[in-house]
Amino acid sequence: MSDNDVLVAGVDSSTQSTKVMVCDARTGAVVRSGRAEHPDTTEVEPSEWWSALTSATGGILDGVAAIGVAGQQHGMVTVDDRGEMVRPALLWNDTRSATAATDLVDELGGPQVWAEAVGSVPVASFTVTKLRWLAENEPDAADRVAKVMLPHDWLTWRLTGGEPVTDRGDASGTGYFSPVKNVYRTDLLGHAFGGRSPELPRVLRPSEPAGHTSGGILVSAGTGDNMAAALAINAGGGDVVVSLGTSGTVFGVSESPATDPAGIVAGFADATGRYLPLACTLNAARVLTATAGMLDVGLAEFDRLALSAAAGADGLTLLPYLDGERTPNLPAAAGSLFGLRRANMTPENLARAAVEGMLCGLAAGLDALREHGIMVRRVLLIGGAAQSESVRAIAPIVFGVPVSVPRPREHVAIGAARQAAWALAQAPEPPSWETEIAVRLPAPSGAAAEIGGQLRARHAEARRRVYDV
Ligand SMILES: Nc1ncnc2c1ncn2[C@@H]1O[C@H](COP(=O)(O)OP(=O)(O)O)[C@@H](O)[C@H]1O
Ligand SMILES: O=C(CO)[C@@H](O)[C@H](O)COP(=O)(O)O
Repeated sequence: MSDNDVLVAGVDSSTQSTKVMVCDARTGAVVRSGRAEHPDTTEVEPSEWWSALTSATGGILDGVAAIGVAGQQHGMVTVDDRGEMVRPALLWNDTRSATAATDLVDELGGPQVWAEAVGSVPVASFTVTKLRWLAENEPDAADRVAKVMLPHDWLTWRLTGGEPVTDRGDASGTGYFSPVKNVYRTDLLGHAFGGRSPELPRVLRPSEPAGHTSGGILVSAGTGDNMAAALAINAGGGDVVVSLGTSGTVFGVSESPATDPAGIVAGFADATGRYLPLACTLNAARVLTATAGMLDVGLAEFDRLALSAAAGADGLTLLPYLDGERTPNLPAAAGSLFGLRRANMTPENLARAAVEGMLCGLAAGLDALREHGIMVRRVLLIGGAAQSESVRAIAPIVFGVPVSVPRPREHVAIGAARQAAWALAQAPEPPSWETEIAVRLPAPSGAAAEIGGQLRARHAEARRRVYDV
């Protein structure tokens, strides 16, 4: 790197941790990085995210000209008229607002009306349902809410000290923003929040700066974590991204909006002015870590076990709804294991069933994206569990298409950095950063392709038997 090179930083404030990548603004090459953990709860004081951001950026922002924040989507951050927190934030994976979601969908015309109004049929993850829960369960707190923000909005606000702002991508996950008309649906928000009308962040254009830090670093609009990952990877036609973090997400970039009254595909906006149809499960990497914990092995040994079992885990099928589920919408569900026999009840088969079960849920999302016009030529695998050897080996079998794993691994933070570089350059398009592919796995053929189809069918049959969906 020469003295003339400009540096930009990207922050990924996701469910489990904050990661920061400092990149060369011209090439995207990572020059420094930082990380700090978050509490393992679904209700979090936003000051914890600020501490993590401060700690993860500590000592690595020297020479940085611009910074962007990407955050876990949907979380409800409530601020009073003095700028203080009204209550801890409720995260996307907090399911207490499931009944509020059902009520809202019923009261305001049903799933089709919601999908057309805001791109998605709200489930417990969406901010609008959390506000409804707050209005019904903590009305005094609801009365004190002056501003509602998303996690990335709040962190951006703290960085600039200016007016609250957001972007179209993250706003599209609130349930009170139309990604087609690019306006807030304050009528839906007002209905959900008992007639209250809190201030909402101004929606910036994709490359519009949010302001500056007190140290003079330009701050970009920021976005949701999945939108930032899409920006980092530059997913093109035929590319579908599968992210395996706390959530499992499957998404593609599209020029046209998705409207899915079945509620499987959320019709989000992306961070560039286009759309990001996406299906999200509540149970991804933690299915593997919880299974490894139960087997009392580390992740490397877990991979070895899963890979030493035959495809299909000798008949074991895991529905991995360990924290409830969002797609399908089963917030009160628990996990179920089918097909146990004395002969197949081995750690190897259990590890394999965990990987297959997690991936089969996402394969159903992939099929739903296809039904909404997304072409699937290859899957780009990202997120913490994309590092797993067993996931890499089993993903092509379950998805039935080639799978690539891009490098380096923190795509959300890199996407936020790319947005920061774009805001700094004020160019019509984001800077062209290359995505290097670390691993390319071919589509399965012959018997492996057949097994993939059988696995998906077995998973769907188990789901229908228990939950009738
Ligand atoms: N090799 C691996 N195998 C399985 N899971 C892994 C592996 N490496 C990391 N993980 C898991 O990935 C998760 C973190 O992924 P990440 O995408 O950072 O999550 P989030 O964005 O939700 O905070 C953790 O649960 C971690 O245990
Ligand atoms: O709710 C969604 C997408 O709609 C989740 O994808 C969150 O955005 C959290 O992401 P991770 O922390 O699991 O990466």
